[in-house]
Amino acid sequence: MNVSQLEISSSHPLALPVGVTLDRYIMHRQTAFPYATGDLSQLLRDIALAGKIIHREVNRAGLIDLTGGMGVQNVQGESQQKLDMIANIRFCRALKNGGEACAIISEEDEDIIFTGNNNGKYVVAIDPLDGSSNIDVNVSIGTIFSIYRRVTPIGSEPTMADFLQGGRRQVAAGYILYGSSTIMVYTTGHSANGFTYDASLGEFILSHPDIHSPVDGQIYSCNDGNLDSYEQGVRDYLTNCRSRQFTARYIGSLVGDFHRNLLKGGIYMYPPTKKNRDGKLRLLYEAFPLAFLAEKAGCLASTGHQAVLDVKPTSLHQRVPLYIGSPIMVENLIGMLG
Ligand SMILES: O=P(O)(O)OC[C@H]1O[C@](O)(COP(=O)(O)O)[C@@H](O)[C@@H]1O
Ligand SMILES: [Mg+2]
Ligand SMILES: [Mg+2]
Repeated sequence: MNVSQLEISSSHPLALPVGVTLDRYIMHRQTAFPYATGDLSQLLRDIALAGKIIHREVNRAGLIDLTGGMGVQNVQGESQQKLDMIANIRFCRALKNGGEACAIISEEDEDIIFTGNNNGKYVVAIDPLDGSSNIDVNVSIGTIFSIYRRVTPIGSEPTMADFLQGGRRQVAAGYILYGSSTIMVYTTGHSANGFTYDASLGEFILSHPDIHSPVDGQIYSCNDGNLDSYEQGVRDYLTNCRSRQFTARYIGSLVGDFHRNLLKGGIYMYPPTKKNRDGKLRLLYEAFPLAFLAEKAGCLASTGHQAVLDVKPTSLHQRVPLYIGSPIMVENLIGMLG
């Protein structure tokens, strides 16, 4: 019996729609902006393409010797993992070949990476592989990206000014989480949407439309091991969480902890420590993009004293304390920091 003889109704499992692909969603959104030229759409596709390749590498990291360090340190003084480097190469190549990005800054490179696309209208700040300490142990890791429209003239060589515009000048930001499934969550300044990767189709499919995070939560994510070097207000807040039997969840991958708390309600905290007076996380390719996304999903992102998005950027790899998540939890913490 061949397929044509089957009475296939649209509800037949074989005929069910696969859902809205990222490509279709981007195209559809683009038509909402009459002045849109498709350049940002193409840039988002380039990032998604590199994400698919890293998905493949992450899933077979143990099989193709992608685990372990390179024996070299990055500008942060951290030992670079093989997958940090692979992800950095893949994203930079995708952005260079895509033609829309004129320059990139990456956690793995000290200086601006010039793509040679001086006619490109955008610059990208990227954390190619977030949660590097989890690469070898099969715990969720991610990629974080932030996009600005350049301020230097098109055709000219991009400069630092293109990257130091300020968090509220981002035109798009998001992350790709390589976990039990791979999901890309991003915003272009309106809503926050999540697309789950279906490797059998090679497509990101809309799975989390218009994410709105719970205003309150009972999950806190913070490295308790640094407790003694946190300021009193942070220690008081953690004591308060424990006394209210909140759930401690900290995997050591910012993207993984942020994503869980975004969906379930919760707070991620990386306060200043004795070792890192400004905290550990980097403003341009960790705090700004997640803060931009978080605000679109109804969350708050604070340094403890101001909104992260209002921090004035002064250097490419500057660090910032980060408290991000459900607004009621972040406000309670800020209240205790005094
Ligand atoms: O080990 P610590 O000090 O708790 O730091 C963990 C944090 O550092 C990070 O790994 C920093 O990011 P990278 O892995 O991209 O360097 C975050 O993902 C994570 O939340
Ligand atoms: Mg990181
Ligand atoms: Mg990283």
